[in-house]
Amino acid sequence: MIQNMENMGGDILRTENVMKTYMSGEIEVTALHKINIAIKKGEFTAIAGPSGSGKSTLLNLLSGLDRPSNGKVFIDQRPISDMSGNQLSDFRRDHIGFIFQSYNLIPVLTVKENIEYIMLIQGIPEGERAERVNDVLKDVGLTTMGNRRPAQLSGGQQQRVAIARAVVSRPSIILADEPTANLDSVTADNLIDMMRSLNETKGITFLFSTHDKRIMDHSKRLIILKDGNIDSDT
Ligand SMILES: Nc1ncnc2c1ncn2[C@@H]1O[C@H](COP(=O)(O)OP(=O)(O)OP(=O)(O)O)[C@@H](O)[C@H]1O
Repeated sequence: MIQNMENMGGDILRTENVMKTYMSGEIEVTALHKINIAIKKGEFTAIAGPSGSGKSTLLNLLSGLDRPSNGKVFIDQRPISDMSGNQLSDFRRDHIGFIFQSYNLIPVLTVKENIEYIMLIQGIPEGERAERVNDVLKDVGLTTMGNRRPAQLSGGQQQRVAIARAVVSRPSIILADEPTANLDSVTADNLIDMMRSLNETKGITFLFSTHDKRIMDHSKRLIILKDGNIDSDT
């Protein structure tokens, strides 16, 4: 595969012996043992595994929401696990797009405003913001919904807005924690097809955690965790 021919410098995301332990009362629980993974541009990868295998813990470390007990996480060659709080929040805003299980849209903002928000903070000029919002609304099939508020949309539509918001600022990677968990199977299927199409046509890199067999089936690469270790990577 082309991926394997590139050197390590081409990785968008890489972990180096990442470990996470939690204290549960007096007992130390190792949620992740030395995890080493590397993600290249254009991947569409799912992380799956049984309940308690460490998926959420890993996603939280990769997205900088939590810090490893040991080891390092690199995004765009930068060690996010060593960054200070402010550095990390600026870095996350510019390099990572997030999609959450529960959509996390801002309820008082319209669809367009939700999508525009990060670009506003990034100082992108108004004309370019408007153009990008219109383009991405087309990509996610919501051109007629731009002036609605999240509460006026179905769950599937809200998740499309969340996808639009995640991709519009052109981050290096989209991290998605169980993105279809709250959706019925038809809506989930449509959403996965849409993300896969963004991956195919625009080369957008996605990394999911999931229980959803359909996401696993649609992935180009599937990493299975078991008891905090990588059980398989295919
Ligand atoms: N804050 C915490 N304190 C103590 N132990 C924790 C904490 N968070 C997770 N764990 C433990 O770490 C392990 C991995 O949990 P994690 O939530 O990452 O698994 P998961 O694969 O995402 O599970 P699920 O599919 O049920 O969401 C489990 O043994 C869990 O009990």
